[in-house]
Amino acid sequence: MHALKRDWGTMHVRHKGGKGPALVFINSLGTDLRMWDEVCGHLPQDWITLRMDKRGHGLSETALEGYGIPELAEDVIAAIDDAGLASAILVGCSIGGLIAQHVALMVPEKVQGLVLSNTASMLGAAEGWHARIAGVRENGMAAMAEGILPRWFGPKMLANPNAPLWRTLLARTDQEGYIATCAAIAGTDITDRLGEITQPALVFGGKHDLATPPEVVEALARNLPRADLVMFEETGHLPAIEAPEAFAEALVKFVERIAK
Ligand SMILES: O=C(O)CC1=CCC(=O)O1
Repeated sequence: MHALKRDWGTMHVRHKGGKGPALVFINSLGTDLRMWDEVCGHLPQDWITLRMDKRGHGLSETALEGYGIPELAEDVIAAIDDAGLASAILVGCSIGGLIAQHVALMVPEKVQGLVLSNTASMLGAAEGWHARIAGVRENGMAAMAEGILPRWFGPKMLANPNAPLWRTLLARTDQEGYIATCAAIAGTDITDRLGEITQPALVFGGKHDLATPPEVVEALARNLPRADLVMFEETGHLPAIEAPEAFAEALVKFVERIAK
């Protein structure tokens, strides 16, 4: 556990050293770095992992406003530099995948490859995010969290006794941090820059994903110059939680193929 000082506050970072390759994990909206716990448990012991909580999430402090996805990408770059990594493979889920795409555009020399789970170059229409922000302001996080779970998980995970733990995490996410993150997503569309991301990429989707449905991740894989696609049959939006073993297996195969 490490507290990384940023100009907006303190960011919670976890860095596990090793021989390499180095993997940087970037979590989704309303989760924290624990979403990668089980995936990391299935990786080779000597691999380097770096995880962090976004602003307003987990143990990181909240930055109220005035930031977008590029500033969240700068936080990731700062964590990579702080860990002394010259380059890494980025693994991002949903907004984490959008942040990863930004990092690849901003500092391509630091990015060896990308694993883009259930994400896109634009995460839904801005109006939807503004409506969500209004709903959270009016009713609070707990009321919103109840309706989000079926967007996150496929039927198998919804029936899992652990599913409510993730709803609790979401309900306890700092309201202002959550709203600021939704606002950052709302203004972002980098579709016309996807051709510039020339690193090898692995795109994950889930047949039951209501947030980034299969056709959305298929389009991302098609528009990236060097992407392969894996579509999980039984998962929704968060396969790293729903099927960590299958996630890790595909991830390890990809990393072994591309790591120098
Ligand atoms: O909360 C959702 O609807 C799912 C989601 C969208 C962006 C993200 O990171 O998670």
